[in-house]
Amino acid sequence: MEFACVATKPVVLWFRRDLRLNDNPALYHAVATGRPILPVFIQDRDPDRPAGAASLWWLDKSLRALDASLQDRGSRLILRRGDSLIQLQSLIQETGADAVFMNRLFEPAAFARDADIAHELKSAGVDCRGFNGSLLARPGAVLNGSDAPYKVFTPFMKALLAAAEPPPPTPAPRRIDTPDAVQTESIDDWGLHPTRPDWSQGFDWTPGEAGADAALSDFLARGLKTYAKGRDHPALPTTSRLSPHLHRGEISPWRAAQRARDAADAGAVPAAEAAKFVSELGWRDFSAHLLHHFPTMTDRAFRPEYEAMPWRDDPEGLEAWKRGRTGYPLVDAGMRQLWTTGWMHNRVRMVVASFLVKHLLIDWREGEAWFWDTLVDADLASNVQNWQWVAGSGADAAPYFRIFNPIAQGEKFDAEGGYVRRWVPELRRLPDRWLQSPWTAPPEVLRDAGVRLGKDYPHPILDHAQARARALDALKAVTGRDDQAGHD
Ligand SMILES: Cc1cc2nc3c(=O)[nH]c(=O)nc-3n(C[C@H](O)[C@H](O)[C@H](O)COP(=O)(O)OP(=O)(O)OC[C@H]3O[C@@H](n4cnc5c(N)ncnc54)[C@H](O)[C@@H]3O)c2cc1C
Repeated sequence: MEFACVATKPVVLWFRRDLRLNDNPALYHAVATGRPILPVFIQDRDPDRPAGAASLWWLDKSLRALDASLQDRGSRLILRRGDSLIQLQSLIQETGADAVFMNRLFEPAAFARDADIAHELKSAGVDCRGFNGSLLARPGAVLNGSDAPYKVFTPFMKALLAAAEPPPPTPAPRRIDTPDAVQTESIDDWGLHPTRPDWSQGFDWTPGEAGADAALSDFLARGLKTYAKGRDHPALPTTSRLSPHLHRGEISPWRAAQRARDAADAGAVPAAEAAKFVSELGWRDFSAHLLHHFPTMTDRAFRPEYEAMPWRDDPEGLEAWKRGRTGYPLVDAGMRQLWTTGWMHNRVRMVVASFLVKHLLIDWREGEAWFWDTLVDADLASNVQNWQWVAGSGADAAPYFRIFNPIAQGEKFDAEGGYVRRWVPELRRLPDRWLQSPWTAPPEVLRDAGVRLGKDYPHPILDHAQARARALDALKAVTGRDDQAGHD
């Protein structure tokens, strides 16, 4: 075989959720060996949970972008499908490679699977190395005084910032030598892009490393200077929209953090704004660390008493929520933004999640599953952690009595109605005063705005005050607490 006479044995570079060439520790160390590189992506069943449809849409474009960047450097992406260990073993056998370098995954089942793979490969004499390329700090590196995981964000973040040193930036290699005769599948055969119907036509994203870099640059120039307050206003372009890029590893979180800090050091933005952004990146780490240490939180309440919640079976309510037809404009705007673009603003994610879990009393797992399938940034740790945060059952969760009032949230954070008018266009001519609660508008106002409630836009599917009282009763019963009057 042709590879038997390769003098220097190649190194397999196993790409997973690190689809970038800059600041990629596994790639950096592989290239530093001076040996040929075999960049491979294996489409295997995710052992924690198979990716949702919107996430696969992203993966399709991200892999194509990575392949193009590799080709620019004289290399290419080798694509394989099937069981990861078997695919790695056959690549090793085909090419004579004797090393596999990878950036690690920290979700519980993937972590365990990787340990098994490393064990098998090492027993066969393969040099198998794992690096952290996806988190600010690897799980286990940030523990409290009793060597236990933090369950509260603020001390976690303090400890992380004290413990974790930003790694030195490592630029993309100029050239990557890859042997020619290695078989690859064609991504066109993987069917990751939806057809019949193609629901992705409103997806306005540029997956890939260049897209991530452009999103970050745009954010540093426009959003970061007013981030701390602006990030709550869904009509403003104040957040980075980096989440799907971070999820697929098209940019390292340290690079995002460091560039924000550099902007502050250069006097371009206040230091407090950059610190707030780094702290949000910290929530991503916090979620990942929690899931790593508490694997059951994907489908069990982190606070066990919440397993007794009297969830309602309400298929119609769930459907109205998914389709953006609840009659609450901010909720509907968020759910339509999600369906149309594969993403939703964080403030609105909190409002729609609270509406499902508290107003409708529908199990958070139903909402989490819908987000999982429809978000381009769907991330097991972040999604589960945030859903449990809203539901009150999470580690450092919102207090149980916090029930977002979707009307007040809209009036506060979308006061000029730009967000609701964009995503619920049938209400666009309604004056601000009634925009967040159209059913309170006088008939002539509705008529002048061309809104026929129940025809053009639904009547509210529930009464806010009654739903809040019902949720509070359930939550008090479950938590055994009656110490708050029920704030919005
Ligand atoms: C119910 C619910 C579900 C969520 N599901 C996901 C998910 O599946 N994937 C996901 O990446 N985020 C999720 N989030 C967190 C957050 O909404 C998104 O990370 C954020 O909206 C992404 O937009 P951005 O990149 O513009 O954020 P920015 O405000 O620019 O923040 C920068 C980065 O910090 C991280 N971040 C910010 N807020 C959070 C947070 N609360 N938790 C974890 N990381 C955070 C993200 O990586 C984000 O890209 C969820 C939030 C809620 C309330």
